Amino acid sequence: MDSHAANQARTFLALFAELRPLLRTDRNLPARLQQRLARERRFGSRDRRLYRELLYTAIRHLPWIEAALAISDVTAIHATAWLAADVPATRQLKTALVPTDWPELPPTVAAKAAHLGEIARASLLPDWFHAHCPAAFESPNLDALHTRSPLWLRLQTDKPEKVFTEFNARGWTWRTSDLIPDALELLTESDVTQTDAYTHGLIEIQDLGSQLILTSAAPQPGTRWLDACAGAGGKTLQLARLLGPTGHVTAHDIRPAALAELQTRASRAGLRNVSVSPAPAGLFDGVLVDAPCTGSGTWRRSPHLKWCTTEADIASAAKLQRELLTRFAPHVRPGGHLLYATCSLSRVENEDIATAFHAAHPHFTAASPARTILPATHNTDAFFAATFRREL
Ligand SMILES: C[S@@+](CC[C@H](N)C(=O)[O-])C[C@H]1O[C@@H](n2cnc3c(N)ncnc32)[C@H](O)[C@@H]1O
Repeated sequence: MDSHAANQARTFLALFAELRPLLRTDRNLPARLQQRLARERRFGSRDRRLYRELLYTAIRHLPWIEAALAISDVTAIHATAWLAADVPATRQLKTALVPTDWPELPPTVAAKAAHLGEIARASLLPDWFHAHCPAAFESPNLDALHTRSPLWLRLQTDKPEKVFTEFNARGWTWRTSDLIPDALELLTESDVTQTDAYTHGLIEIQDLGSQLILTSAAPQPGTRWLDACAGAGGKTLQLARLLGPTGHVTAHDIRPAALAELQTRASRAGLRNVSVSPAPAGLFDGVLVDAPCTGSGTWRRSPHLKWCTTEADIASAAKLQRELLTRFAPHVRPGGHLLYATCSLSRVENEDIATAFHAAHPHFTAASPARTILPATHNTDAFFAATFRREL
């Protein structure tokens, strides 16, 4: 092992040991990890990317890496380096640390487990979650949940050539989606927030799955929508583009700081058809309830949530989801649409909520079959959407 790679392996093990007590308890781990890496003055941006990648790999495969550590540090390093995605930040370290007689990293969890043998016996998802989403435990969804997330952007301009020209000039590779013309996947690892395109509001970071949710309800140009759980506005901005200058989005959330960020993003994008409201009133053509949820659909991007989430969390999220639908459904005008969405894989937060809502509100009927986007369907985060129409 070369001495540089040996140092990097030691640093990774020290960081992992430091974070290990928090991995099953701290839902804010990504922010903590980022602060921890930022604090380390000797790290350049490449080092930070490397350790972030290694730590996320270890968290994603936590029971395997813990079993490897119980054997030896070297076993844990070999397994982590092998399981890490082959990206510029990890390439050198993988070459230096993965034993030369190990195979290329296979795409399936089953093949990875077969190679790693006794350290890879445990499930990479919490066993109790099986009843919530059996499909997540099977290939190809299990495989998709255990790879690195792609980076999807949403083009927020009628002149996307400006964005393409900047990305090409930077030597970045990208592709647009066959499903949504405005969705662009950036294939080069890079910080898009430093681009002119981002600064001028021509792009936003938004997973393709999230972008597909709104298309389920096909919001019509010129209509008025309420985004009842708008957060910092990921979907609000997309909705505002879909509704066009003659339409309008009223954004609401219980977090004023998120709404302030939403306003900044809306003005960066030059969107004038968005307003925020602490207490929305009246009737709308459409109401989006993008509900707070346990986020199991984002487990590939935020793997610590696999270990922090409990069945009790799912039950309390479901209670809030039922309350929010009951509270915001009266804002749908007769003939209008209610779109319920989560980024959860759990049927308790998805189908069960939609079924209970319909049973309690018979004047709302399913406008289209509920849509589940599993991680392997389009290689995205997972989402659920159910669209109801209020009877006239
Ligand atoms: C899934 S996030 C929304 C994400 C956002 N729509 C987007 O696309 O970026 C759920 C949001 O619901 C908000 N929320 C939680 N309880 C709420 C309540 N009682 N009323 C309104 N919003 C609430 C949270 O603050 C959070 O921003």
